[in-house]
Amino acid sequence: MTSPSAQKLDGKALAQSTQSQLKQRVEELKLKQGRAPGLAVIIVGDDPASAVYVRNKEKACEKIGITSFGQHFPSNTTQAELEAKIATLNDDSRVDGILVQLPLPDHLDAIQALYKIAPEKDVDGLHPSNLGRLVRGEKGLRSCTPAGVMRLLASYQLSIASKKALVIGRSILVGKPLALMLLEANATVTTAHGKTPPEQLRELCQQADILCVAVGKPNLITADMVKPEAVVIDVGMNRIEDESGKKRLVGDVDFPQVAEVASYLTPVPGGVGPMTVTMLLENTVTSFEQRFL
Ligand SMILES: Nc1nc(=O)c2c([nH]1)NC[C@@H]1CN(c3ccc(C(=O)N[C@@H](CCC(=O)O)C(=O)O)cc3)C=[N+]21
Repeated sequence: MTSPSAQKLDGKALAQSTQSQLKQRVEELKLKQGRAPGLAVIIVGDDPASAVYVRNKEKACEKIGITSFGQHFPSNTTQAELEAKIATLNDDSRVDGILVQLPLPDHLDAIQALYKIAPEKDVDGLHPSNLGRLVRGEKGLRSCTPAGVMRLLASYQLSIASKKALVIGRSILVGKPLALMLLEANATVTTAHGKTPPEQLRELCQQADILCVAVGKPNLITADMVKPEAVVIDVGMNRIEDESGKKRLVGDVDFPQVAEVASYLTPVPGGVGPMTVTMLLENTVTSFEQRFL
């Protein structure tokens, strides 16, 4: 008997088709409003991984016609300088979206900085007002990574209602908002995290119809932990060196093993990552439309 093999949830392909639709929306907006939507990404310090993400975001903006206002600050930037920059961008009419790349250097208070972003420009959906709207089920800007996961599930017409969903991770960037979005889609949602005992985690995983992993540990999820035919979403991003010393990007899921058990599985790279960037672009376009149309 040949072993079953999961279908790949192709985030890269969905990102490309979604971005070409966004490109058309941007062109129409330019005609109507006389300018393109604008996105400002603030990055502080020289974390090389962050620099790569920010460059990807800028390239994606360029591709679909969004103007980017990159703001690179040295690692010794003060909280006051950071907040002053945010205030300037809040008042800049060319800027529709503001994103503060996380994590910030240790001496800076990310939560305080996020409070300063005008909620209608908060394309990351991390301002308390947008997070509060999500909790209450109101419309608002939604965090990009969880929104990307939901879009990916929808595009493959995977049903969520009445399914047992497990989210591993409770960050404000991914785990918490993702659990809320799955709840909104009527899944029965459980959240596990760093203080969940390993045996409990294993049991919860084995029961999950939809397993979302956002931890940052390569091979955390092995085949024996996955329910047969489960949908597995790997939000992990780990840069590792393989046996031959080559650097590569892997998620939190043992992909080849789990592919034999799951029904659908996101690859890393090419899964959730490209959808995150796409939702950021979409939020920027939406923010522009909501403020001017
Ligand atoms: N305020 C804030 N908002 C974020 O959304 C945010 C952040 N901070 N800090 C860092 C994380 C990480 N993140 C990624 C986005 C795209 C890829 C991505 O495009 N990944 C590609 C591969 C990239 C590569 O090869 O290096 C892929 O998975 O196929 C990855 C990671 C957004 N983040």
